[in-house]
Amino acid sequence: MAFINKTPTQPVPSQGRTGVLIANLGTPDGTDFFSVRRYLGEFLSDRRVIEAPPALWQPILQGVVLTTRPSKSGEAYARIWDRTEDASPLRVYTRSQADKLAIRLGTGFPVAWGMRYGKPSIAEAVEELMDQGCDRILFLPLYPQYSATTTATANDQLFRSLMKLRRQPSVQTIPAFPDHPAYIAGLEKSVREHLASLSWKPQRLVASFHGLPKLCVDKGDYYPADCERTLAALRKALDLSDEQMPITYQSRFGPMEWVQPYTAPFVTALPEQGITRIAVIMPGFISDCIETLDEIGNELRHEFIEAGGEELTLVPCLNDSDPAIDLLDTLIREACPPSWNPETAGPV
Ligand SMILES: C=CC1=C(C)c2cc3[nH]c(cc4nc(cc5[nH]c(cc1n2)c(C)c5CCC(=O)O)C(CCC(=O)O)=C4C)c(C)c3C=C
Ligand SMILES: [Fe+2]
Ligand SMILES: [Fe+2]
Repeated sequence: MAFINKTPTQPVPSQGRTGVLIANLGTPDGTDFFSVRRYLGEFLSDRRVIEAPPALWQPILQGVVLTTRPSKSGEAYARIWDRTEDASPLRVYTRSQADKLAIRLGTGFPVAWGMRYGKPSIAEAVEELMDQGCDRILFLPLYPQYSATTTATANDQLFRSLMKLRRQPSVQTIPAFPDHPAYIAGLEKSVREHLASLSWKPQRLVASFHGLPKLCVDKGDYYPADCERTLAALRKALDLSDEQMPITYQSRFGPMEWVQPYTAPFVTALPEQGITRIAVIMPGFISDCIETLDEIGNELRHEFIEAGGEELTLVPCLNDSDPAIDLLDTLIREACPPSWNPETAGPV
């Protein structure tokens, strides 16, 4: 392998410099067939996401999935696209989180953002930080709950990008934060504010997390345990029972069994039990995205009304709100070794 011999465009200070890299999943560049196909092709070729042997999976992916799914997903992305920014909400919020975090952390910590799939890549974000003289990187995958399919593959991609560099920065990866007090405080505030803005009172606050194939859990992925930790802490903060705030899992993909209970059948069964007004919160996502805005906000709302429901409201994700930036700021400061922190490191 040829190594990348790039040197920073700005010299590294003698005491070193720490950069912050926040990373999210990634999203298509546009809603057209080929943009969505490119994105799904990269995402669904990741062996952390689909573990089936490539010899079996790639013919199915290339032959069926990537000829049919991009049109359907493209229509869904079109329904939620941010037309002012000409970008998907996930990109808009991740970029804004990085911009606001950079202001919050000050000039001592340069901030970059990267996506596991698509653009800007994690490798580009590493390069951006190194060009600002960073020789140390704090890496924060923006997933509240750990999963090998999200957190671990983001870390893999960071290390993959370092594999090619002759001049490697030191890195510190920041773990998932399922019941970190700053996360729970942000969620609690967003629920209280959202419910106060309604002219009606939801009978249930359904928590819907992104799903995961059950096989991953059987093999040791502890994502559902992390989801339970988030929910136990949030129920406690809001003083709600398991019945008032049930847990469900959405976004099932493919024919395999996923972690249960599934959100859609759970929610569409509520009206026949006399529950016709609900709020849905999605604490598995830091930022609103296709899964929250379209799958729940459009598709599930439609199915709930068809089943006899009257009201379904979404509690927004933290997105780029002040509590979101408080959370990221806290996670970074807690994970930063004292000698990496320009505010606490001794004089040179
Ligand atoms: C086997 C397939 C998938 C697994 C496993 C999976 C895990 C997983 N994903 C997220 C977070 C997000 N997923 C998003 C979109 C999305 N997810 C899958 C499939 C799997 N996810 C697909 C095919 C898609 C694309 C959309 C579609 O075609 O339906 C997103 C949103 C991206 C956006 O652009 O808005 C997020 C975020 C988690 C947290 C997770 C495991 C716990
Ligand atoms: Fe997903
Ligand atoms: Fe989905």
